[in-house]
Amino acid sequence: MRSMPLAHHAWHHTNTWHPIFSLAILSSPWQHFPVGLRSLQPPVSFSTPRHRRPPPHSAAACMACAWRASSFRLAPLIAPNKRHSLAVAAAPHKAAMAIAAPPATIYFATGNKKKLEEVVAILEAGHKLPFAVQPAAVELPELQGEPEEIAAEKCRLAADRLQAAVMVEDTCLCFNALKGLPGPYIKWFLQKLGHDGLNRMLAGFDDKSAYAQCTFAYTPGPGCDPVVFVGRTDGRIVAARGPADFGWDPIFEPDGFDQTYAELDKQVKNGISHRYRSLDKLRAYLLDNHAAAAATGSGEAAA
Ligand SMILES: O=P(O)(O)OP(=O)(O)OP(=O)(O)OC[C@H]1O[C@@H](n2cnc3c(O)ncnc32)[C@H](O)[C@@H]1O
Ligand SMILES: [Mg+2]
Repeated sequence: MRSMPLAHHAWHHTNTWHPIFSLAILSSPWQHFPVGLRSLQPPVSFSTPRHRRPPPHSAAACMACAWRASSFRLAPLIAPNKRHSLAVAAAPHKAAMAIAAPPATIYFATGNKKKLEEVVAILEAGHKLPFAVQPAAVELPELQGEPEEIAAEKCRLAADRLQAAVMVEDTCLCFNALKGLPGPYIKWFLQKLGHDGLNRMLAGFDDKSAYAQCTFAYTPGPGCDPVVFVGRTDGRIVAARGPADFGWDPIFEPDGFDQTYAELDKQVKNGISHRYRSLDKLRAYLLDNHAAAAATGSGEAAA
């Protein structure tokens, strides 16, 4: 399994903004698919992850990349093999060129059913989307590194497997007293220590504050650099309360509430959660690009 050592945090020092120029003028079929998640038939499952990266490509040759690059500035983070860059939550730079319509179907790749339930609920509660989101039960490797890079790499792997437009997310639980740890490694800490053990990690600290962070990554297709959106909800770590059917929900009490995530009504959690905040940014990004494509008359999205 390819993993990224913590030393690669240093990539962030290369994080300088620059515009990406692309020559491709895009056009792709577009249909107004029903909104919300539809069940995938049959579910796509990969128990043995492959770690092959797609071959290098140029933005000009990659229609989907050119669509994204045409409306967003990219912040490259140099990956270990120096072939890929990571586009981090982007500011529009208004390139004077046509913009392709976003894909009609985007797969949400995850092995976690509870995440999927929340993503469905969050998307269905929002404005109608001009594209379909379908779940794909893909088992993705647990990688090391910064959350943004982990999410981006998961996204590349999933897009490579599914050969489609893909979104993924990676979730962290970060203890401020421990300078953000366990962070992206919360899955293993939870599995080994349980709720009680996670509480005991903070026994020697007065500061019980923590934050939940969700990082969504989206790519329009295999070989295209993902864009990444981070959402965060502050709170504190408490003794477990409420149903224990989703991860660390029982020990996280969000600021402004006297109930844990697990005790909160699902709708309430989905209106304030780290997942909601991150997914809302991705939704806005996709809708902006759809509107931009329609405005420039590229693809059938403009029809
Ligand atoms: O296939 P993926 O999407 O990676 O699913 P995963 O379960 O492996 O998820 P992560 O790698 O993001 O690991 C995050 C851990 O935190 C848990 N988790 C994620 N979102 C949560 C939430 O909103 N509330 C409580 N626990 C959560 C989840 O069950 C994992 O143990
Ligand atoms: Mg995972």
